[in-house]
Parts: sequence; C-alpha cells; structure tokens
Amino acid sequence: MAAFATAEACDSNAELISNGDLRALHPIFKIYGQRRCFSGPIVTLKVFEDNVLVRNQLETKGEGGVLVIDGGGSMRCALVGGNLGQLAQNNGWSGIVVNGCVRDVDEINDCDVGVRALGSNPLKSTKKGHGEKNVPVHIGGTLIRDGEWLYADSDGILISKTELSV
Ligand SMILES: O=C([O-])CC(=O)C(=O)O
Repeated sequence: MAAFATAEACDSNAELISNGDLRALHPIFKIYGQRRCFSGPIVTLKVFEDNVLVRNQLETKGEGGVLVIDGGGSMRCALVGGNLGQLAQNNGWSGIVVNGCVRDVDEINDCDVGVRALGSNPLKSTKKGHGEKNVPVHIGGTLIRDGEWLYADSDGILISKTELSV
C-alpha cells in the first residue's frame, strides 16, 4: 500500500473535517507493531476485560481491515498479546486499535501489523465471551462506526466516514 500522511490528509480534506466526516482521535495511544503506518476498513468490537471475541475476530480473514476494540479504557488487564498479534498478521489484518491494554509487547513489536493501545499490562483478561460486535464505539473523543475507515501513522489516528483518496 502507498504510504500516506495523516497530516496531509487533514490539510487536503478540510471540508470533511468541518462536517465531521473526518475526525482525529485524541492522542492517547501508544505505538506498537511493525507497521507505524496502516489503514483499512474498520471492524468494531465492544468488550470489557474479556478477549474471547477479539480472538474470534482475529481468527477470521482480515482482508486489510483494522480491528477497533473498545475495551472501555480498562488498564487492569490486556486484551491483545503476542499470540493474537501473530494471528492478526497471519490473517491479513492491517492493524488493531485497543481502547485498553496489550501485553507481550516485544512479541507484538515483531509482528507485521500496526497496533495502538493505551499501554501494556502483563495480566490476561477473562475468557467468558461477553461483548458486542459491529456496534458503534466511543473512543478517543469520537464515535466510530463499523465500516468507517481508519488511517494511522506516527502523527496519530484518523477516522473517515468513507475511504480517502490518498
Ligand atoms: O490470550 C490472551 O489473553 C492474549 C495473549 O496473551 C496473547 O494473545 O498471546
């Protein structure tokens, strides 16, 4: 995929920004994974300290998509670790954004996938299978809908209602 720059995308899409179709997430995420720059259509998940749905989703073909996980901002355990990072890479996900924590950071950093999360915590999550898929989630000051597009690079993360021509 051609490299893009989120700053450039903001400058050249002022109208989309003013009407709310292009939004920047608040700068609350840390950068993990090999891909500092990634983009794709969004699949949303809403879970709380339980990552069964995360694994189920990453076991499917990603086809260049980005999994956006609203973990409610919990800092008490990790929703994604090295195994799931590897699964995401092998199944063709371009990235994972977690409103929550990751673990096995060194392993995730070896994976060919972009990962953003609030931080890391070595504790694993529960495995009950609770949560919702393909629902609107509220992360980093913006509402994110399943099927919208995400663009991430070193400057930050953009959410766009439609695919941008970059
Ligand atoms: O299964 C988990 O809880 C997450 C994890 O450690 C991994 O992906 O390796």
